[in-house]
Amino acid sequence: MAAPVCCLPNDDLASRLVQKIAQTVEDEIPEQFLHKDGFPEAKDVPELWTRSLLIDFSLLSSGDQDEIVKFRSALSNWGCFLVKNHGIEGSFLEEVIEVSRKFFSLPFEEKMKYYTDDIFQGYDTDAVCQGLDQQKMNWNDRLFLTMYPKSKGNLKAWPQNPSNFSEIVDEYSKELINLTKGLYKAAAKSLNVREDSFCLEKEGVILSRFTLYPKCPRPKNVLGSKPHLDGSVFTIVLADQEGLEVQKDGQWFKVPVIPGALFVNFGDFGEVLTNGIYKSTMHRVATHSAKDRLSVTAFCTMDATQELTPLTELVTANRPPLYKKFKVYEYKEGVCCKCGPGENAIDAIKLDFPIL
Ligand SMILES: O=C(O)CCC(=O)C(=O)O
Ligand SMILES: [Fe+2]
Repeated sequence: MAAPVCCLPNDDLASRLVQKIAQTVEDEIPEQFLHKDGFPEAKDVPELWTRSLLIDFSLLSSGDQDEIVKFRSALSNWGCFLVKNHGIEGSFLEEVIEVSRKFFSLPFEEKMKYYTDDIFQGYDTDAVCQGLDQQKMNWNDRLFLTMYPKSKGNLKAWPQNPSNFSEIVDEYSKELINLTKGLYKAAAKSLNVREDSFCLEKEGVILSRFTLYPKCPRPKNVLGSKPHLDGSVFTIVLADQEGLEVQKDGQWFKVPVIPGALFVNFGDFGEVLTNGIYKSTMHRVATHSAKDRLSVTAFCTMDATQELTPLTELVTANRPPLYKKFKVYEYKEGVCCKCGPGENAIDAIKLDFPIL
């Protein structure tokens, strides 16, 4: 099979946008989005998220031992949690959602000004890997921006419209930088490794993804986002309604939206750095039949040239390294071009897995 090609030319973008498709289809969803056999249902267990998986950031960052134990347990068993008392005002989170929604409600020609030929920068619908014919597509459109350091991204991808978009997102970036630094420190503390083992200043990058999941008449057969693992140390998600689901031991669970709280999941780079002690969470996004969903996701990741390998303190005679050394850009190539249905980029990094 020829190597799959990601990225289609801009001319094609208008016809691929899910927001556009959603406006024109009634019940007839295009074949490439349809999971004919549906997918396993997710359980709704709200008390799980208000007890063992709700982390109080102010307690965590002040070194509260019980909270550190809870944080460690959430990350080693689930690879995710909800975080409250993170210092970002609930009213400001609503402003972030509102300005992002305003962007997606602009005319298509306006949004298309922010298309770039880099699949991780600017406005687009999800990348399609041509050559992977059986691959189903995600029911969403999105805007990728580099929040930190802003200069590492494509500044032309930043919307001029709505006029206050950059101002609000810059403010949100500052808040996320603080939260990320705090979570990195807490992760180091919880594993008894050097405080700067996970560190934003050391080649750290925060990439953000603003995603609109248009309402969909076939929620039982269409996914906003197929099951996947993130290419991040961890990911911070702000969403305006439910839809996100995580998998544990083969069972899917709904993630509730608790006003003011943010969702955090560990990603593949975090799993590698912790030598598998903290898990990268498999997650997916369901669609709604009655309403669009909006999320703003921050991927706390590393510069493309950064080499990653398990932290030396977490490799012992009893716990040999589970992953090989790799550069972030090699992983990204794996995400785009080697992952067919049921394959994950991290599999190529695992030491007990044949290199693809
Ligand atoms: O929209 C969400 O809740 C999560 C999005 C997501 O998983 C991603 O962008 O990687
Ligand atoms: Fe994700």
